[in-house]
Amino acid sequence: MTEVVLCGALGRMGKAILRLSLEYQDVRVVAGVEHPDCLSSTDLGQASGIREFTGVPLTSRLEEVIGLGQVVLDFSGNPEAAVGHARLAAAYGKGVVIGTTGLERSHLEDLRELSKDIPVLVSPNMSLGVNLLIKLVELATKVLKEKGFDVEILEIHHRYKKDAPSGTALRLAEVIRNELGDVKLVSGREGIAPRGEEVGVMALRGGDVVGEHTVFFIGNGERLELIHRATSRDIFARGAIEACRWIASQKPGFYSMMEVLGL
Ligand SMILES: NC(=O)C1=CN([C@@H]2O[C@H](COP(=O)(O)OP(=O)(O)OC[C@H]3O[C@@H](n4cnc5c(N)ncnc54)[C@H](OP(=O)(O)O)[C@@H]3O)[C@@H](O)[C@H]2O)C=CC1
Ligand SMILES: O=C(O)C1=N[C@H](C(=O)O)C[C@H](O)C1
Repeated sequence: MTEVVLCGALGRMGKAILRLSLEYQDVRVVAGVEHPDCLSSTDLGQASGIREFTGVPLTSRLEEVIGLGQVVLDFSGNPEAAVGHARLAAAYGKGVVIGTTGLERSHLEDLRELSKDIPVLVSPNMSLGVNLLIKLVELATKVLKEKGFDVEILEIHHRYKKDAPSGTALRLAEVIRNELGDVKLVSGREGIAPRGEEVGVMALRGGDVVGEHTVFFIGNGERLELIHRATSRDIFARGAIEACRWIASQKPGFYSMMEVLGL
């Protein structure tokens, strides 16, 4: 049994993970951690409205419950908090899975340092489809760069998303730049803005869009578009639960969803 302490337990992703975890025989959420402003109760069942979690503790202090689990799963949506949770996990010798996006270079450096002592998995998108998209984009960029195709990324998310561009769009851009060399990332154009050696990454926000990513390869006389459309958060939640099960048996190291999915 993999026992998970879930940070951001009452958020959109947190609740999807709680609900779906009930389908797994070998993974269990044993405690929730939330921002103090969201703590209406110290009972996860009562606070989430999912009665199966009645009696499971909910707190704003990870240190009070970290001893209950083997893995800390973070969907707090707060990069500083996510790194803090990983630091505490390292102090207690627990594995960590981070789904929170908006991580900057310094956060990733801190997480890599911690991964010398504990297994750390960081992934901006835990769905099978997006991880396959990343592979396909890598291949398409390799082939089409020789033919002078331009590459652009468009992502669309719900009105409440805090970070832009999305973590997934930035990961796609990283894969493209690994192939193209150190070209600029451009996240908006206005006025006189001729295209240079660059990859455009554009973010649209509105309504309840779960998450869409399109990578355009634009040549002369033809255009290839690779699109992933998420229509349910369950795909991310299942990926996160499977990542927790996987990380529980890993040695210290820095991992991504690619290893979990065998891609
Ligand atoms: N890797 C993946 O596959 C996916 C990643 N994401 C990412 O996951 C993150 C969460 O998304 P989503 O669930 O939509 O966001 P939500 O805002 O709905 O949920 C985040 C929850 O965490 C709480 N929180 C904030 N700070 C802390 C803290 N220090 N400790 C514990 N809990 C805290 C928030 O409280 P409050 O509202 O009071 O701040 C909120 O309840 C985002 O970064 C998003 O981009 C989303 C989907 C898939
Ligand atoms: O905030 C979201 O909702 C999502 N965030 C992730 C990201 O930033 O890439 C993944 C997914 O697209 C949903």
